[in-house]
Amino acid sequence: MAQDTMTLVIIRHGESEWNKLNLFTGWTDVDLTEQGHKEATEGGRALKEAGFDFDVCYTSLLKRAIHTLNHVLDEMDRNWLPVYKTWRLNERHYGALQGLNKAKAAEEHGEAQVKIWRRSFDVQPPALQPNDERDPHIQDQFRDVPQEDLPYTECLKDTIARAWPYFEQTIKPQMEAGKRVLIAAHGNSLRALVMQFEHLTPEQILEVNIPTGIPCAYTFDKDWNVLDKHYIGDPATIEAKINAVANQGKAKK
Ligand SMILES: O=C(O)[C@@H](CO)OP(=O)(O)O
Repeated sequence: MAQDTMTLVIIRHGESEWNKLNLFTGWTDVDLTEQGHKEATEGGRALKEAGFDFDVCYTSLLKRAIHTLNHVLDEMDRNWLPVYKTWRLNERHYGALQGLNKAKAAEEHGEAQVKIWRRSFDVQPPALQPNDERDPHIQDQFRDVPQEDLPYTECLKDTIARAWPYFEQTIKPQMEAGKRVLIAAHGNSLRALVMQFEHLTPEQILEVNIPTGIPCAYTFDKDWNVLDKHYIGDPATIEAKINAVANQGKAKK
């Protein structure tokens, strides 16, 4: 189908159990909270009300994103759409920080260090030791991924290095063929894509936080320039959610 513009919707999963506890999550496969299920359902409803429709969906191998996508498709009565799951859209791997409380980490290591771990472009968090129970190399969930591709930790640059080729090789051709694509993923795997879509610098991406459960629609021209980007939802709620994410790395006063 020849066309002048292409539309893509991205949605971060709703609140997860570990978002609620303010723990570094990464590849830990925690589910949505009740609030998270509700956010995802509302995200789907908002998309339907705004008249969106999709042809193909992509998500990660982590249940908080998969369940979010399921809620959206339920609300839109589009459960029959093809859904592709890939480890390449997984959350950024948070290494040995996975399971630690972000506010406690800020008390111990300082807010500046936690911000670097959370948002810097190229500083990796401390790595997992091989065979740690959190090591993806020994988890069934990732048994089809070549061992050498699996990380022990990742900075955003590393996440881009595995997510962007998937976008370019698999998702881009679908969009260029006229398919309307929905991606349900994670705060940092989506920041990886956003950095590429918007050609952001490492300084600019540092300040980007993605709210839970709010769909964001991009319109691109045929040369992949962004013509429009907007969140679908109430602006005050969206701003409050973005600030809440940014503040997770602050020490408790
Ligand atoms: O813990 C994580 O995996 C991510 C997303 O929840 O957190 P942050 O926003 O701190 O990068």
